[in-house]
Amino acid sequence: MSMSTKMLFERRVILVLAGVGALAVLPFAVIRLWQQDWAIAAVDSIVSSVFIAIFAYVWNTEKTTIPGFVISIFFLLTATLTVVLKGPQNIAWLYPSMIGVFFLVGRKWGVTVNVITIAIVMAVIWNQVEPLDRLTLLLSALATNAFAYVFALSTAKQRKLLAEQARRDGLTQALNRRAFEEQLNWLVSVHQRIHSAPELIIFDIDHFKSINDEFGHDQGDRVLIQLTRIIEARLRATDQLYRIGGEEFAILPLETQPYHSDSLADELRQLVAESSLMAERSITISAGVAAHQPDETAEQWFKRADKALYEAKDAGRNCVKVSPSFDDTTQHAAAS
Ligand SMILES: Nc1nc2c(ncn2[C@@H]2O[C@H](COP(=O)(O)OP(=O)(O)OP(=O)(O)O)[C@@H](O)[C@H]2O)c(=O)[nH]1
Repeated sequence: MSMSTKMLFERRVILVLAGVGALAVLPFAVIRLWQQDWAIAAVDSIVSSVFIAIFAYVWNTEKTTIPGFVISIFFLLTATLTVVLKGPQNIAWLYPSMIGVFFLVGRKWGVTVNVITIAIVMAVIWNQVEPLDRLTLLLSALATNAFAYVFALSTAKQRKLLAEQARRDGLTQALNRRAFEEQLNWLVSVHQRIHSAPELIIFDIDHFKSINDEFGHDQGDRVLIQLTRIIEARLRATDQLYRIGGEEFAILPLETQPYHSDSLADELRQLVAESSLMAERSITISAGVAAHQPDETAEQWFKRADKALYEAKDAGRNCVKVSPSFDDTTQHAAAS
């Protein structure tokens, strides 16, 4: 799978901060050298070199954890050293540094390293400022930290919500085709490492077009929503239901007994046939089942399940068909 959204976000933040950091600090390094202010010039030169090195590292490797910590420590160390070397009036640099840290290392580490830094900086300036100024500086630094924490928390929640919404179908709230393909590919990739072959059920509402034609699209929508509800209520939490097309659904049962998906599919078929999804007519589903074969691609596996579904339609609908290789595997397992 490609990089997660969080990783991409952190990578971008690090690249922007490292790039901007290098561009912002480099001129100061040159000015300080020109002014022969050797201590600050040395700090600025080291900081800008580290920013350039981090930018190149993240650009080339896509790794973010260590660079995130390194930039954070540099931000805080630079802000602290500036206070030590140039006096308490330079504490202003601590505030943007603390906010940057939240983006780089996450809110839990962010709040921890920031509080430690505030303690160090306060110890440094303790005897250099008036008691009232001490209190002002301490409270403003802590408030900045608290606001940054709350902001980071709400941003993380929103990112999680958006990522979840991108995996859901708007009408039924079942997981969507994108989530299905991700899970299908993941199961194919882990097949060698798990005990039994992953299994796939695909099912489709029979003569759904005629429901739309006779009773209207809204009624068709209601059937899709209610069907999703009754199937999800029957499934275990680990057996996810996906809406993969208009009236086509899939289930990837996990932690089920091996070669058990055909009976699960038949149970669901019966459940739908016996439920009163519509008062005016009975609703039925047809299903195809396939167990993944070693060395088979996700597409080949899906096609076999889809072929079994079409066999169920050809056989008169309201029934379940299993892919022949599913039976072979079942027999093989029973024989061994
Ligand atoms: N109401 C509603 N209808 C949909 C939605 N998505 C697809 N459809 C309809 O689902 C119908 C699918 O029709 P077909 O593919 O011919 O399948 P069918 O009528 O169920 O026939 P069989 O599958 O062969 O039993 C089409 O009329 C689509 O317009 C949706 O979100 N809401």
